[in-house]
Amino acid sequence: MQRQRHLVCFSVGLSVLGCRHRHVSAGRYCCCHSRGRFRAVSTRTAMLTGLSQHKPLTFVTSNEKKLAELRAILRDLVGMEVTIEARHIDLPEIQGEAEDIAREKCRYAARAIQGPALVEDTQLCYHAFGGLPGPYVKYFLRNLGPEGMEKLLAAWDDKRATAQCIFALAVDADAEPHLFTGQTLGRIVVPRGKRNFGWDPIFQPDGHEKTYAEMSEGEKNAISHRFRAASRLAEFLRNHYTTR
Ligand SMILES: O=c1[nH]c(=O)c2ncn([C@@H]3O[C@H](COP(=O)(O)OP(=O)(O)OP(=O)(O)O)[C@@H](O)[C@H]3O)c2[nH]1
Ligand SMILES: [Mg+2]
Repeated sequence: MQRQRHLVCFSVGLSVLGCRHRHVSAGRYCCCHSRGRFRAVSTRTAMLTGLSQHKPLTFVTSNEKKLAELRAILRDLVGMEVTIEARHIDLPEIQGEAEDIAREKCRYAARAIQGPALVEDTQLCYHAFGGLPGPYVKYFLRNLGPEGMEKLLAAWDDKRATAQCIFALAVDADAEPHLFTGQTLGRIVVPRGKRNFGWDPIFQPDGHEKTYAEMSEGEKNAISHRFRAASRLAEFLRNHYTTR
């Protein structure tokens, strides 16, 4: 653990990752997290645990919807816009356990970027199928569509499913990834709602009358698997990059 003077924005540690405006000096102002409104920045002592301070965090994904949801969730969690650079690199996805897939994606991304990298892998796990399609849901969705994915369960009474999101964060090119997992329990239903994101129309979270696809952005982001995983990620960043 390194103790050093470091310029940070006013937000909770995420700014150490996100703020690229390192030209600002003590007592000056930076607008990067405040949508154009200038906010005070102060110099404080930060405890940093290995993250490359001078490189922004890059979220490597091919999925625009994931990126949009993460941005919205972090904005709500920290109360302001968080700068995350996005890169589309075709990441290899191994076969195996979801955690291993996320870890390996992250190692590959961090090496490709030569710096801090964040990746995400999402699974939809049918309880009746022992967790399948799980990390392979993309291929089921591509070939069957939401209708076909609902029909898969026709012969089963158990319609329960778990939506799971795993963020993997490598704090530098060669660092071992940290994992942050979030789950939302629900059931698979006949498709209802918007058709702009994957299997959202067939996933109805427990305790709700709407599918993800029938919910507003805010409603989904308050209870989703991605929100729960992102909350853990934000907590980690706060704990490790909190200013002292
Ligand atoms: O209805 C949905 N609600 C969600 O909240 C959600 N999150 C992901 N997905 C879909 O599930 C598969 C995951 O595969 P996945 O994790 O490999 O993602 P991806 O390949 O699209 O992007 P990435 O791997 O480049 O980040 C892909 O088909 C995604 O479109 C979702 N569908
Ligand atoms: Mg993928």
